[in-house]
Amino acid sequence: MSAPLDLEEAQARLLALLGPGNSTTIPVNGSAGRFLAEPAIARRSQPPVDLSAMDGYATCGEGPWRIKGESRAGAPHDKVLGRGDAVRISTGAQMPLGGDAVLVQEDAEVDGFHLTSSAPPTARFIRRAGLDFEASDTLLTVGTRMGPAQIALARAGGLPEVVAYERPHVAIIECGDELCADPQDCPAPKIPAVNGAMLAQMAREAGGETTATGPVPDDADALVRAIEDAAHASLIVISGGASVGPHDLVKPALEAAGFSLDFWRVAIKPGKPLLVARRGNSVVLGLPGNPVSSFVTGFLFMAPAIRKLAGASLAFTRAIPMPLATALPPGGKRREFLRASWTAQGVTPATVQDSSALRPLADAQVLIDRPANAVASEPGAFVPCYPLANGGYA
Ligand SMILES: Nc1nc2c(c(=O)[nH]1)N[C@H]1C(S)=C(S)[C@@H](COP(=O)(O)OP(=O)(O)OC[C@H]3O[C@@H](n4cnc5c(N)ncnc54)[C@H](O)[C@@H]3O)O[C@H]1N2
Ligand code: MOO
Repeated sequence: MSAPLDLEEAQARLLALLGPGNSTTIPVNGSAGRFLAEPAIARRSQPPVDLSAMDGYATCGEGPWRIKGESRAGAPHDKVLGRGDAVRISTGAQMPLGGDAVLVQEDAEVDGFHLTSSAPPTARFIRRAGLDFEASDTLLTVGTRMGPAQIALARAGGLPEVVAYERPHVAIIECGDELCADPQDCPAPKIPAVNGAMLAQMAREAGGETTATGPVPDDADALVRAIEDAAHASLIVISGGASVGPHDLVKPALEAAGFSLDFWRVAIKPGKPLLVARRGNSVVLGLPGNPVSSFVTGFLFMAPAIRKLAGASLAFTRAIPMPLATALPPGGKRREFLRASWTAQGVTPATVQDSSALRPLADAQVLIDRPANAVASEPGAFVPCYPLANGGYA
């Protein structure tokens, strides 16, 4: 049996088998979660003209000033200001020609058409044309994931559509005789199937479209049929049956279906018995069945694979150094991903780190990346963490 691979080598070997698919033009408003296949180029400048950043008065020269009219957002003042002239102006309204500063309303003293000020007007409150971007600037590069801010930027750039990669199709298969499809019809010792639904949600969040099959019984023929039915997918993810037991049938089923094993086993905890196999363009990622092992390997392998298939320029999320709120004992032989909570005091690993335990996983806001053979760490020591959720409210 060959030694388990290091995490980075295993991740690189999986991603080397995958690349993005076709691209299409889609409405920018419906582009969230898609990755750009062409850069988004501005068709206009923003702002298109000099604007006021505050409510108050556009002024020319030093005061006192005579108020000559108004410039409202969308309805500019149409005359040129001379020295000693001012116009009432709103936030986002066009600066009148000749206006060289803005007096904020709070500092203005108005008596009929006569304007004086308790503090001088300033040009800092003028938003210059092109402050955000100029026409023909590249606003978003290839591989950018579209989200709320990117949608806003593309629209501001005058783009009703963007060119994005198609979502990859991810087929998820879960297997095990002990699993029930219906969690409310599941007499002991059976258990509700959870990994299919969990991985499908993770796959969609990473940018994929999913189909889910199972639970498939521990039967090699049934597993081969499920694999064949999924063969059109950009990625086939199988959860369970990846280990060494007599009913762990994923490897034999893949061999029977003509797949060749790229690698099996990675030196991480949880998640060791992970495998990757291929047949032509079909790629299978086999994840260990313990639910937390499936989640962690889904995070470390499946999600980056889907992001690469979906056209992301960055497939991997970056770890963030965060301080420990409590001490950590020395680590074990495998690099470990600890479920932990994140508060203002720092990160605290859950007491129960069993790879079947879903409660500490559901409570976790980060995964602590603990190197193999780590020495004990004191509170306050910084450890690399992968955020799973916002420690403030989610
Ligand atoms: N002799 C050895 N035994 C095991 C080893 C080993 O190296 N030598 N590795 C252990 C490790 S580590 C893991 S992880 C598990 C992974 O095993 P499998 O991928 O074969 O997973 P299963 O045996 O099918 O299931 C493990 C566990 O998880 C439950 N499970 C599976 N699928 C689901 C699902 N879709 N929803 C909910 N729960 C699921 C299953 O009932 C088992 O309890 O192997 C160790 N053994
Ligand atoms: O590697 Mo297993 O995933 O420890 O539980």
